[in-house]
Order: sequence, then C-alpha cells, then structure tokens
Amino acid sequence: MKLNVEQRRIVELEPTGPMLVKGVAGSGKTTVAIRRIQFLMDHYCHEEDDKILLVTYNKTLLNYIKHQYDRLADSEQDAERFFTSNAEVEIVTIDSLMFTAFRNYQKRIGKKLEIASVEKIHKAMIMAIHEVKKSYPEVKLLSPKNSRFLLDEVEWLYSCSMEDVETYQSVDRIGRASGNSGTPQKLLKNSQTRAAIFEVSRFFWQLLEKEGFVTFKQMNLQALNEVRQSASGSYTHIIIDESQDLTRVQLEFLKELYKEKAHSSLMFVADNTQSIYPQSWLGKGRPYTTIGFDMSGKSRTLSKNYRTTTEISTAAFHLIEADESIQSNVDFVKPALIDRHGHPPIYRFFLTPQQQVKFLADEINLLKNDYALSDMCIVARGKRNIESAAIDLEKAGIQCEILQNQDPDFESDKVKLVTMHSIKGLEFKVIFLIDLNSGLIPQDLYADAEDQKTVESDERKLLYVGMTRANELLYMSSVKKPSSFIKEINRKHLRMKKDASLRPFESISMTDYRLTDGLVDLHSKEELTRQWLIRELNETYGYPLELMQLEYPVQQFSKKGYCDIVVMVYSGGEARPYIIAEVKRFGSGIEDAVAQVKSYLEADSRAFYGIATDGLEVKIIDRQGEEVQDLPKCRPQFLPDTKSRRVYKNFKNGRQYDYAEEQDAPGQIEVKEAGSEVLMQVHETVAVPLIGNVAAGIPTLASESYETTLHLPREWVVSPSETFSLTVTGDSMTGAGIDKGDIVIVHQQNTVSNNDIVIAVIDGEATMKKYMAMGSEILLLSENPSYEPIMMRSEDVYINGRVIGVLKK
Ligand SMILES: Nc1ncnc2c1ncn2[C@@H]1O[C@H](COP(=O)(O)OP(=O)(O)OP(=O)(O)O)[C@@H](O)[C@H]1O
Repeated sequence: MKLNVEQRRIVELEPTGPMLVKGVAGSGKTTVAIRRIQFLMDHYCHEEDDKILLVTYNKTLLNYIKHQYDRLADSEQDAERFFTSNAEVEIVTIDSLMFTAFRNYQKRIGKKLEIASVEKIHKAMIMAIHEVKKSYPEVKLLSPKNSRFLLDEVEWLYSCSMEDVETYQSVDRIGRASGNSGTPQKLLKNSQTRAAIFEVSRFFWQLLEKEGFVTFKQMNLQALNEVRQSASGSYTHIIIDESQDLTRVQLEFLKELYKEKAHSSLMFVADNTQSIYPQSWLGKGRPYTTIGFDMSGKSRTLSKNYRTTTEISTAAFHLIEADESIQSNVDFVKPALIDRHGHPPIYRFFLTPQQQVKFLADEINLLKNDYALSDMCIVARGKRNIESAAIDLEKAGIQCEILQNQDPDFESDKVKLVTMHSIKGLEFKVIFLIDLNSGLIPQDLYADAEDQKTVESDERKLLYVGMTRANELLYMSSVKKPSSFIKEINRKHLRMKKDASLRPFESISMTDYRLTDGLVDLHSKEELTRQWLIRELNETYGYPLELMQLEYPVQQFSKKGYCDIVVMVYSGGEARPYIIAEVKRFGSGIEDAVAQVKSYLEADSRAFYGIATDGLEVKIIDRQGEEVQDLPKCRPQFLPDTKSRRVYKNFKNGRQYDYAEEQDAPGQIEVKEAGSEVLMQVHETVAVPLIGNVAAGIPTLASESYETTLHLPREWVVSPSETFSLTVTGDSMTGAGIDKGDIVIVHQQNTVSNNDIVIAVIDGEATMKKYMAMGSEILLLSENPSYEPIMMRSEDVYINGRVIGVLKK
C-alpha cells in the first residue's frame, strides 16, 4: 500500500518529543503508527538502550495488528522482526503493561490483591454509601439507587488520580452536570455532594482493600505509583494508538515510561469521535496541557477515510452529526470521503430474535458466493448478544468464531463475532451490527435524564465505531424495539435490501397519508404499510402519485379482486398497469400477498412487476412469477406526454425537424433534426402570430386579431416582425407536403420568385398556390391534380407573402 503524502510525512517526522496525530476513522492512523516503528528503528534508535513501545488499547487490536503484519511479512521482510526477535520494539496493550507494574507493586508490599467481581464491588459500594450517609445526611445523591452513578464517579476519581478533595471540589467535570449555567447542578463545585462522594471513594477503597480486592481503576493507580517509585523511563519512543480512550492515570503511567532524549518521541494517535469510555481523559476534549504537554504546532491531521465506502461513511457521519458535544470537541476532524462507492447500509427490523438469526443465516449463505466467511463479522453491543447469536448461527449451519482476546484466528474459515468495544481498530469486508435495540444501545443506565444523556454520547460514538469497521457492506438490525439511534440516521441513507432501492419501513403520520380519497378505513394497520409503500414508490422510485391507483379492480375469471396499489404507466398514449402491489399488516408475513400478486399478474397480462410486503419482509416478482432484486425506477417515457409534438418542414433550407412545445410552458421548445435524438441548441425563439386560416380572407398583422402565438427558432424566419402564420383549410397543396390542418409560416412580402409558394389574394379572397410569372400574367399552380392552374393578369393578383415553412398537424 502506498501511503499518501501526509501519512508519509508523519511517518518520517523528525522526533521532537510529544506530538499528536489525529484523524477520522479509517484514515490510516494505525497504519501510520506501525510504519513509524520501522522508520524510528532505522533512523532514531542508534543508542544501545534505545527502545520503541507501541501501545494499543485492547488485546483484539493488538492481535489484529500482529495478524496484519504477519500477512505483510511475506512482502515486507522487515515486518517480521517487530514481533519476533527484535528486542528494540515492544507492541503491547496498556492493560498488560499496567498489570505487570501492579504485580511488581504487590511483590514489593508483600501483599496479594485480586480484581474484585462485579457483585463484590456493588456490595462494597452500597456499604460505603450507607456509611458516608451518616456524616452527610442531607446529600440526596447518597442513596443505593444511585450506586451505579456513584461507582462511575468514584472510578473516575481513581482513573484520574484525584488524591485530595480540594482538587476534586474545583475541577470541571466534563460529561457530568456540574453546575454550569443551564444544566442541573448535581455535582456543583465546592459542594457537600462532592465532599460526600470523595468520602465514599475513600471508604469504598478501604472496604475492598481490607478483603484483599481492588477494582480495575484502583489497580491502575497502584501501577502508576509503582512505576513512579521504581522506574525511570525506559522507552525512547512511545506511540500510543487510540490514545483518546486512555484514562489520566494510564497517560501518566506512560509518561513515566518515556525516556526523554534529544532524539526521542511520544506520539499520541487519536480520534475523539471514537472515544467510547466515560473515564477517558483526552477524548473528552481536555487539552494536552492537563497532562503536561503543549501540542501547539505539533499536531497533524488525517481526514481521508480509506476504509469504508462513501455510502457507509455518510450514514455513520450522519449519526454523530446530530451530537453537539461531539462536533464541538476541540479535536474533532470532519471526514473527507474518497470516491469509492458501494451499497448504502442495509437496515432490518425484526419482531423476534429467531427472525433476525434467519435473516443473518440467509444473507451469509448468499454472500458466501462473493466473500469468504472470514470476511464477515457480526458485532453487538453486549457479550451475551454475540454468544447467543453464535449458538443460533451454528445451529443454522453457519460456522462461527467469537474473537477471543487470546490467540484469535482472524483467517479461520468462520464468520467472526465480536463486541462493539472490541472491534475498535479492526475492519472486515462485511459487518453485521445486530441487536441495535432500545435499552441495549444506548444502554439504559440511569433514571436521571441528564446523566443518561452523558452516557448516550459515548454510546453513539460506539455505534459510529461499529459502522465504520465495514470495508464494503454494512448490515444493521434491531429486534422488537429499535434503538433511538436508528431514528437519528436519515432513512435516505439506508436500504431495506442489498440490491433494492427500497428504504426501510417507517410509520407515516396520518396527516401525511396520500391518495386517501375513497378509502374507507384510514385507521387500518394495512394502511400504514400501504402508505409507506406509496411514499417509497413515489419518492424512491419516482412514480408520480397521479399514476397510482388504490383498490384497482382485476378480473380473475368469475371473481373480481382489488389490488392495494397499482402503478400505471403510459404506453402508446394509453395508461396501463405496470406494477401491482399487495400489502399486509406490519410484520404479519407476506406469503398470502405473494400468492395474490402472482395471481393478479396472471390475470392482467399488461402488468410487468408485483411487489408483496408487510413492511418487514418484501418480495418483488416479475410477470413470470420469478423473484427479482428491484423494481425499475420511473422513466420519462412512462409519463403522459406533456409536450405538443409536430414536424416542421423548412422551405428555406429544405430540411425537416421534430418540434415540441411544452403545453404548460409556451415558448419552452425542443428541436431536433428529423430522425436525430440530439437536441439542437435554440439560442433565440420568436413569437409568430397565428392570425387565421388561409381561406379566411386577407390576412392582416393587427395584433388584436391573433388567434394564438407560435414559438419558433429565430433562424427559421426571415424577419420576426414580418412573419405570421395561417391554418391550412384546403387540400390544393398536398403535393408540396402542405395538408389541411397544417400551419404555414408566411413571410410578408409583395414580390416573390417563380416556384415560391405564396399567399395570393384574388377578389378579396386568399389562396395558397405556387407562383409562376409569365410575362404580364401570373400562373397560380396547385400541387394536387384535382385542381386546375389559375391564370391571372398580374394587376388582379395581390401577393401577400411567401410560405417559408409548414408546421405539420
Ligand atoms: N494511503 C492509503 N491507501 C490505501 N489504503 C489505505 C491508505 N491508508 C490506509 N489505508 C487502508 O485504510 C484502512 C484503515 O486504516 P487504519 O486501520 O490504519 O486506519 P485508522 O485511522 O487506524 O482507523 P480506525 O481509527 O477507524 O481504526 C486499512 O484497510 C488500510 O489498509
């Protein structure tokens, strides 16, 4: 892979201490981080104790990076040395680094501490709340029902090493309502509430410690204290991938490992839009100065998303666009899209988990023709969801593998399953995001709406992370009740089926119902499905509402059936049924509807397509009864013609043209050379009055006698002000291509040449003839053998004009 200019520049930057690489999902941050190792090894590791550390956030990502480079190893020999024999480079997770330090801490103090279980933590928290309540009876927050909130707050205190109450009293709690104007003042600065929470944190710690337990965040804090005690930095270069997710303690810990030299570097690689942990420090928009670094002039941005298609990126971005707190983050980067197109994300809703599994199994079996099973990954918010999906899919005959932290096999010929948190940094050609259900994402953690809002922002980013893992195809599905996030993604970015343009079902408010005249029961459940389909046929497929008929009768032998929707199209000037649709109550199944559509298609052989849907399932069939992927979109030729079309014979140049004028917009004309499909450019049109018919007497150009006006290209006339037109009443000039009902265009002139077709006035009566001068006489010829030529003395004939063209009837 060839790096782009900015990526290469970052890889090859001269190390000058701390620097920041921020970028959008899929912009090559991890790619750059790994390439940078090689560069640093080759150019900035010349001293004996020089070492490089690449820190990843979790195990799956670590293994994935190793896997990627194992694959590269064949083509890039050097890559192998990162992971095998090279002592200069370490690629590890932040957790394993800290756990090693924590073990050293235990050894040093000679005490064994274990990570506490969820139950133990909960119990200790409840006890701490009761204990502290005794000293702070007036603090309402101190209640077991707020134990989850308090635990989060206490863990936050540990995760940022908040060691004294004065600091906590004055700190801004980003992501918590802390008394800024307009927000509830739950965690007001310098308050009894904060003092009480700080007490809870101390008491809770003591309770666990007494029993030989710590929480994860406490373990981190001990690890930090340990490295502060023992180590002076040991890595010349540290690269921190996904640094937006680290807590303050984790960042401080890495700082301790950093060995500052003239040629050393500390690279933070971050995307705040993917910051998905509540206790993360920098991801919440805090400046780097809070951890002692000034990044002014030291940050680089990668904005081009190489991973996903434009359609997937657009839908994913739409989700976070709605969140003001994400957009206003100082390090927010707007993604730039590469020009790679594919299917828009497919969204499906199901009433039962079984329906969802069946859909997954059917779709995977279809995709197997184009993708390896290892290209597909199923992702869910919770571990339990992927576990049960794995069991059900195995039962349905799909080979699955849950990606474990230990030795995952990315290559195995199995569909992978992983949680949204663990898929961070990974990518697959096909991603299925399942169980996007209300209550599951965003998780319902807090009863308090304001607290819940802070959770939602992180959860929204989590879904964003999931969506941006797909290279080519993204499926999303919900069971029973969709996540509120689904509503936030505009339906125009989603599809119901991979190869159809149909957008997912959406309830339409009754005030927006269409074509309701004559409908008996607008409240029926079928009507909801029908109205959605009407809107799809209209907005997505472009069929005008005027072409749709509801309850359209179809004669089936002796029986009359009524189709729910029929879309008519025009052919040869006549409207005929083209698409027949049968709808059912939402989620009630489509078997009957398919059978009905098939029988209607048989009964009315004019129709081409049938569609059967209950809003949840959809089937499109052709007139042979075969299933097809999609309906055709409306084409201009399906519509009634709104133009009046005529042929124009131009006597000036002997050519023939196709002429059309928009009926509703006189003057809007189209001209083509006869037989050509190419429209001619009409630079100027002129208005030519139609002032009567040829036989009606002497034409005058007095404006009040106009019947109507024709609009012709300027180049067809000689002089616009001296041009008029007449309707032909007789058949004497048929041989010249001028028939009854045609309109002739006449240039007003008194002198003409032989063989010109003229408007001649004899005894006050006008006639159209071919002109031939013969001495002092004029011969007026018809172009029809039934009429004799007329010979007149020239003084008895008044020539009013010359016919320069004819607009055929
Ligand atoms: N210059 C490039 N040309 C082509 N493909 C690229 C380029 N840079 C990165 N990619 C590809 O884009 C995808 C995303 O890269 P990478 O995982 O490094 O991005 P990231 O910024 O770390 O993503 P995320 O933060 O979403 O995990 C990978 O498939 C990578 O191979």
